[in-house]
Amino acid sequence: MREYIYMDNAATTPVKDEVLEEMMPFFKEKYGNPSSIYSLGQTSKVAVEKAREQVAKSIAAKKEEIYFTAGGSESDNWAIKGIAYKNKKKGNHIITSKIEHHAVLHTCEYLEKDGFEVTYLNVDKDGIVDLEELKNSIKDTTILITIMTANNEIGTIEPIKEIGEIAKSKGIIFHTDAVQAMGNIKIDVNDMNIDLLSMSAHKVYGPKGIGALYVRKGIKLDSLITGGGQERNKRAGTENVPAIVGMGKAIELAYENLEEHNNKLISLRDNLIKKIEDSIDEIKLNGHRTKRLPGNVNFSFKYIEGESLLLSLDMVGIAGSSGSACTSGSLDPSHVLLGIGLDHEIAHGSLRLSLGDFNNEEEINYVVEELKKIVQKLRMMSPLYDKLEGEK
Ligand SMILES: Cc1ncc(COP(=O)(O)O)c(C=O)c1O
Ligand code: FES
Repeated sequence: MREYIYMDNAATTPVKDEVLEEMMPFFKEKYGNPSSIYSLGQTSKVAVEKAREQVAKSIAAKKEEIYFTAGGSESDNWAIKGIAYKNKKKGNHIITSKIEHHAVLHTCEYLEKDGFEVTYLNVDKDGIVDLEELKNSIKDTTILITIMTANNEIGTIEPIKEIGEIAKSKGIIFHTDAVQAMGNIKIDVNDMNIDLLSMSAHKVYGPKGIGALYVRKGIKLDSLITGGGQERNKRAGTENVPAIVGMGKAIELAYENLEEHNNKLISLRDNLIKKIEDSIDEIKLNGHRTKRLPGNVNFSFKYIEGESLLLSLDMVGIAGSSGSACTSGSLDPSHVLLGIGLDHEIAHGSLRLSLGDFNNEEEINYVVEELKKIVQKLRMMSPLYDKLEGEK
């Protein structure tokens, strides 16, 4: 039997061997608590600090500006709630976009119930935030702008440097959710005027349940998790040492090999897009054609249900996604696809194939062949497609 073809790297990635190797000693031999002063504890502390340095270096930050969390969702929650509550006396207005991950959107909705006001910016047909609308939305009460670096569903990369400049010129704090962008595009928090940045290890071949928040020196925010004095009194809880070590290594590896990784993925991605466009009609590429993550391919197939497409692909050994991982279980069409102006029907028939370091050209060819057959079969079963065929 053919090996399983995994094309859902935007949902999560496997842990790389080099990463796992670095993590292993910290489960059984080097198990000390980093807060303990004896040498076993200090060994763990040194490892955590090394990882902090690795993460900081990858985004041109200082080591003291990196705080470890339990993942991207926690980092987003902490950044947004932490800044909102710290600056409550200054203002209550937050600006975000309609296509953010739910970790950002649901956090903003939570704050709305607590007296904050949120503006959800529109995006254009490719998913790019409207900078004029951003400028016009800024008020005296605006305390935070939070816009993702790259979208998890359609892969569109936002004009982060320009947004950072706008925020800086108005003295507003700027947070970006870079969970999908980390390890895929170059990020420089100074050049891009980023004040806070969320990241997660499991999208870059690191372990799940570990992330970090970059907080620019001088930016104050309330703690989300209170308790002990870990992470310089900002994020309580005994550090997940093996995971932190894994995250440091995974991010270091990603940035060491960025060019090679990007060249390979962009070529695979563009080939996959071209082959799908050449072999299947009545489809639409979602997201910007070039300003997109190197591994992201997202298409809508008319007259088809995304869920049926996923199930059929699974039966021939291909893993993809019809939205972000968490939305896949729900019947609502993706807010991102609706945000770029797709109507409900087309939004439902969409498929994300996200490529990673372990995919190759042979897999692309197999996927295109199978997809072609599946789409044809599903359309034959679709009453809407039938009707249109009859009218031709
Ligand atoms: C853009 C974006 N933000 C946040 C998250 C949440 O990250 P985590 O799974 O580490 O909580 C994800 C993961 O799906 C994501 O794609
Ligand atoms: S909670 Fe992640 S997409 Fe909804």
